[in-house]
Amino acid sequence: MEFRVLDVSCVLALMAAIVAGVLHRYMLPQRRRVSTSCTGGACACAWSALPPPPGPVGNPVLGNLLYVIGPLRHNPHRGLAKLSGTYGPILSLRLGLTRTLVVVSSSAVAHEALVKKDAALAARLVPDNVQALSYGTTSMVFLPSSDQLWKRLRVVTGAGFSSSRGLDVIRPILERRARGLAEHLRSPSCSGGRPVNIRDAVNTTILSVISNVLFSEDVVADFKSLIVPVLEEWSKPSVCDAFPLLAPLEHLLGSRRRISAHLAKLYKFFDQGIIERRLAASSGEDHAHHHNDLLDVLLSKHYSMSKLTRQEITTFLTDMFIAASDTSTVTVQWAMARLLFHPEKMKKVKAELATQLGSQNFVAESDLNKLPYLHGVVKETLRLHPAVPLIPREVVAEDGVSLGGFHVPKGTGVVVNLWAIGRDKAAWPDRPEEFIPERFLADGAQKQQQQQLKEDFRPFGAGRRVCPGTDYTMRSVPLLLASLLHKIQWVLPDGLKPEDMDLGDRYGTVLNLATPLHAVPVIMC
Ligand code: HEM
Repeated sequence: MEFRVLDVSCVLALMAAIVAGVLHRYMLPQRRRVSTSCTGGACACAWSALPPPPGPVGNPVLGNLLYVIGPLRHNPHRGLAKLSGTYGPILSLRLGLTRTLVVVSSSAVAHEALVKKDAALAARLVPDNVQALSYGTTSMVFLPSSDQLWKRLRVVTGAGFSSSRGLDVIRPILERRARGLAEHLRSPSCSGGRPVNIRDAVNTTILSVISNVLFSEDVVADFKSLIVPVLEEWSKPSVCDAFPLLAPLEHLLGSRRRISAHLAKLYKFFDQGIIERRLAASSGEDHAHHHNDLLDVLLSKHYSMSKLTRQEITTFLTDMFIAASDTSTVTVQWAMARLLFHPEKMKKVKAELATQLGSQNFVAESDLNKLPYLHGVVKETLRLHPAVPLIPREVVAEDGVSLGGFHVPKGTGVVVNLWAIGRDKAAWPDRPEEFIPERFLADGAQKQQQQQLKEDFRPFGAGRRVCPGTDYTMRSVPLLLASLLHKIQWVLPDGLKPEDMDLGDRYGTVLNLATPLHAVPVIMC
């Protein structure tokens, strides 16, 4: 399947190159190529005279496209990090004739891009295939931050997932599901010596939490079957991103048509299932807040002056499920894999749980502040295995922006490589490739170092587009991990030794383990 898609992409890319090359040469000679930096005269800005970031020399028509759909296709976070070894912490790649991507791979330049010059990069690079069924124009993830709808949706998300009131509403839902997970794993059916697929067990729990926070229902199985085909299509590159001229052909024959069909089913599920049911139940009751969930808030906005349309609510629910579920699931899975790979760290985290929780059967959210080593494990996991390894942004500042001493013009896509930043030797001088949760444990004397750690630890991005689920994640992931570990001993299946585990990764909509983690739960008395 993968090969077939790659072949089609290559053929379309080559066709596009020929068509676009001819057009470029004979019909559009006056068109300015985005990759050329402004030379100074026309721009008032001081940095317009700076050079563009360096990068590999590309084909005159295809640019670096063959490289991008070739060596960079499978694990782009690793390929781009390697490329930065040659070209430095900021480099540029040209895709076809019109699209330039600038890649940032160091903590210092990422800080400049995401924090200091946040406003200049406050939009997303929007791939063609998320434009299907107006997803891109109603989604908080893809709207530019200047858009009013983006602002309103950020407020709703902040209230639900960051405010202390929102987190208080989530707490009992999360604790109940975390306890349910622990009970399931300790039940005779599960602890009978058979290996558990950690990802599946955790994902079901996380989807249940998120669907109850959003609309007080459990829709785990239905949602899983509807979302998988959408994510599969989204993770494939679209030739239109490099050659917009080919868009009509691709939309007719390519993945855009398939995405529209899958997305339509998902929308129907949310709109005609969840929303319609809620409206019918509350008709004649002045749409009162009965459920204390986010759908109540969204529907109150649907009826208020700052009207949210049904499509906008549907897209919001889709966004939340996608953004919240697989990211947290892979993080718990990576943490478990790391602990099984480093038995001495596993021993430490379990000792902390045993000391702090004693005979207490299940973990509560209020226990988390007694578990600093557990938090160190979660942070170290996110540093080495960020669930979203590449952040896509776009320069919106009229005069472009200077980054790392180079000029990056308006309209350029900027990809911040969080995976590379987590391994940046300048930011993490002490054995950056190694899993050392202790690096996050510091006493009061190391305050300054802690501040620096905060700036270098960026698995949730930064600036106005920072992940709005950060606070929730830093509660839910440690709680779920603690629930997996407390009173359960985990053993690798089939006599597998820790050193033989495969800790390779696979890039997709999130950064997954290449080999899904299986382990056997053994109950401790
Ligand atoms: C391990 C868990 C998670 C990780 C590692 C993660 C990481 C990220 C990253 C790196 C970004 C891009 C930030 C930027 O551009 O600076 C992002 C954006 C986003 N995340 Fe998360 N996330 C996680 C969980 C969640 C959860 C639980 C939610 C929902 C409650 C969520 C909702 C979002 C949304 C809506 C955006 C887009 C924000 C915007 O563009 O304005 N994420 N996330």
